[in-house]
Order: sequence, then C-alpha cells, then structure tokens
Amino acid sequence: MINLVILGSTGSIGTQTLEVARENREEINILAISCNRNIEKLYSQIKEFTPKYAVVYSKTKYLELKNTVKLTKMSTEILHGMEGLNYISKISDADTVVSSLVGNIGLVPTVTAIKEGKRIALANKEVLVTSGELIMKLAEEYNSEIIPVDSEHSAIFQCLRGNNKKSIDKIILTASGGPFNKFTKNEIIDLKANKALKHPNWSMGKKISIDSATLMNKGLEVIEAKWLFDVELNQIDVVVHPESIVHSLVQYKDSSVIAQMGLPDMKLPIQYALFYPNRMKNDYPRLNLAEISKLTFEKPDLVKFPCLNLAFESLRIGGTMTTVLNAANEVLVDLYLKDKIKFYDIPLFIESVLEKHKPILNPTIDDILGVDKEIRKKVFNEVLKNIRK
Ligand SMILES: NC(=O)C1=CN([C@@H]2O[C@H](COP(=O)(O)OP(=O)(O)OC[C@H]3O[C@@H](n4cnc5c(N)ncnc54)[C@H](OP(=O)(O)O)[C@@H]3O)[C@@H](O)[C@H]2O)C=CC1
Ligand SMILES: CC(=O)[C@@H](O)[C@H](O)COP(=O)(O)O
Ligand SMILES: [Mn+2]
Repeated sequence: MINLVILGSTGSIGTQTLEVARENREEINILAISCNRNIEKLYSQIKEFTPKYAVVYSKTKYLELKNTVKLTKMSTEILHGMEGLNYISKISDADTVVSSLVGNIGLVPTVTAIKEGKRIALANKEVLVTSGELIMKLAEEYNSEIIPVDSEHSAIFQCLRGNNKKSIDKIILTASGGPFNKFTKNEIIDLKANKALKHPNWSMGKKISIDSATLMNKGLEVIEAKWLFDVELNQIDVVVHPESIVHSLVQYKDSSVIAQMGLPDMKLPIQYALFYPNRMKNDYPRLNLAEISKLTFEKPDLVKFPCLNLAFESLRIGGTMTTVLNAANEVLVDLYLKDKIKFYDIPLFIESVLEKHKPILNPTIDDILGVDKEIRKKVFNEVLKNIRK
C-alpha cells in the first residue's frame, strides 16, 4: 500500500492523481490533500477519500471548510496555510508526496518532503526552475527519490533506464508548439487568454496552458531537464512535434535514439511515478500508429516565441537568473489571464527584468525566496506604471 500526500489535489494534476488512486484503490491510500481556495472540490475529495488531513491555503476558505467539516462530524483534520502544507509534507506514515502545486509557492513544502526522505512525484516544475541545483543536492543528501511527472521528463526518465548516463549525447524535448503554432506573429499580437488557453492536445491548469502558448513551458522544461538529468545546456534540444505522441527522446553517443511514446494523457506519467519501478496494468486507450499514420517534427520559431530563448539565456547565466525568469513569468501570466497586458508583453517585461538583475551565484533557499518576492513586486509595479501611461 502506498500512502500518498497530494499538494494541490484540486488542480489538473491533483485530480488526475486522485483518478489514478481511484483506479488502484487496493494499492493507494490518500493520507492528505490540499487546495488554495477551491474548498468545494476539496470537500468532495474529503468525502470520497477520507484523508487524515486536508490543508486549505487561504485563511478565509480554511475557516469556512473547518466549520462545514465540524458540522458534518467528519474525521479529517483541517489545517491551514504554509504551516499546513509543511505539516502534511512530513507526515511519518507518508511514502510519496505528489508535488503538484503551481508556481514557486510549492518550493518550501517540496523541500520539506525531500528532507524527510519521501519519494517525490514531481509535477511542479517551477521549483526546479528556481532551485534545481539545491533540490537535486538535497534529494541526494536525504535519500529522497525524485520521479518526474511532467510528460517529457517522465519520457526521458524512461528512455534513460538501463543506459549509462555517461553515454548520453543529447536530450531532445518535444514541444507541441501550443495553440498558436500555425499563426503568424501579427496574428498572435492581440489574441486574448481565452484563445491561448485552448491547448491542442492537453487539458491543463491555466498557468501552464498560457506557458505552452508562449513556449515558456518548453523553456521551463529545458531548465527542469538540466537539473533532473544533470546534463550540460548544449546537450538539450527542443523539437516541435504538434501531435504530442513522442513525449521526448534521448540520443546516445552511438547515434541511437530512444523515444517514449503514448497518447497524450497525464494519468500515464502520474501512474508511472507513483508505482515506479512497476508498471500497472490499466485499460487506457492504446496507441495505434497505423491509425495516426503521420508524425511530424519541425524547428521551434524563436522569433515568434522569444520566451524559449529567454529561458536558455537565463540558464546559461545561472544563479538567481532563472528565479527572476520564473517570478516575472508567474506575475505576467496572471496579468495576461486578467486581460491587463498583451501576449507579447510577457517576453518584453521578462527580458527587461532579466537585463537589470545582478544574479546571486550559488543562492540559498532564502536568497531564492528573497529574489522571488522582490521581482514579483518590481514586475507588478512596472506593468502598473505602463498601464497608467
Ligand atoms: N496540468 C498538467 O497537465 C501538467 C502540469 N504540470 C505542472 O504541474 C503543476 C500543477 O499544474 P496544474 O495541475 O495544471 O495546475 P492547477 O492550476 O490546475 O492546480 C494547481 C493546484 O495548486 C493549488 N494552488 C494554487 N495556488 C496555490 C497557493 N498559492 N497556495 C496553495 N495552493 C495553491 C490549487 O488550488 P485551488 O484549486 O484551490 O486553486 C490547485 O490545487 C505546475 O507546475 C505545472 O507546470 C506539468 C505537466 C503537465
Ligand atoms: C503534459 C505536459 O507535460 C505539458 O507540459 C505539455 O508538454 C505542454 O505542452 P507543450 O509541449 O505545448 O508545452
Ligand atoms: Mn510537459
């Protein structure tokens, strides 16, 4: 039996993790779950899975849910805020912590779980973008296994099994190209978030959907791959593959290429991470290559999608540069979703804030949290100033 804690159980990854748990009731026990404000969904998850703990990040929503749970005499203990997230990340009975919060807010509870030596099923890529080097060192020190959930990284993880890491030539990340792949730059300029949210192949949370449309998602994934697989920046390539069937590839020094394929369904990498090294039988639809008949690949357009280059460049400089990239992107995506800025304002503001930042090399977690806070404020004020002009 796997005792599971899910950070962010009400999100896209969180709910799909619970679907996998539902499909494997004999094998998975849900110990703790969490949300930010969506207490309606959390309450229905509490009723179905009767976890020992449930955390609500928002104070007002916490008080509301606590009251409901008290009235219905449920046994689940309701906790609150970062304190609550840290508490469930180190429950002694827990085997695996699914890190599926969105954004750098997940950093501290993920570090807490690592320091307890838990297995981490890691979806929350932003924590590796801001703190990858530290996270990987801590994982080694505390004997915590990090199993990637992000589809490309799960693919690479699988392609690396049974091969010597020293024989890697290149890691090749596939990108769908997002909803605007076939558009010209001019056609994209005025497109609103409702269009950007329509990913061609995956149904995901809002933040990552916008990141896919700007190709920042692939930039974040390049950084994520660098730390997870300990390769050099020039060993990571990106290729656009609009069908999202080949989830990523590893090219070896003998020129052989190993790819992992499957229909686009996040339950697959989630299930793989939870049960690794075992593969559970399921009845998910099977890939039929003859039916698909054609798989296509193309070069990413870095002029149309400047975010990918910004990510490569911030990783090349290193230190807190990737924290700046991530913090600025989180704020700007939120403002784009609220219709306060235009699509290309995202790379423009990120570039301007990166240019001004003097990176701290070998930052501590406190340095990273400090830079994260400072950059969020700066970007927000900068955008506000521009809106008022
Ligand atoms: N969705 C996908 O298919 C994939 C996602 N990922 C990565 O996985 C992570 C999660 O993505 P996704 O599931 O799409 O995101 P969602 O937005 O769907 O879910 C985010 C979860 O985090 C909670 N949350 C958000 N903000 C806070 C906060 N400030 N404090 C506490 N909890 C918070 C949300 O609670 P509430 O519901 O109350 O808002 C929700 O439970 C991201 O890093 C993403 O890049 C990677 C690959 C694929
Ligand atoms: C499902 C998943 O892993 C996402 O990160 C996905 O890869 C997004 O698609 P893009 O390739 O469009 O960024
Ligand atoms: Mn991905």
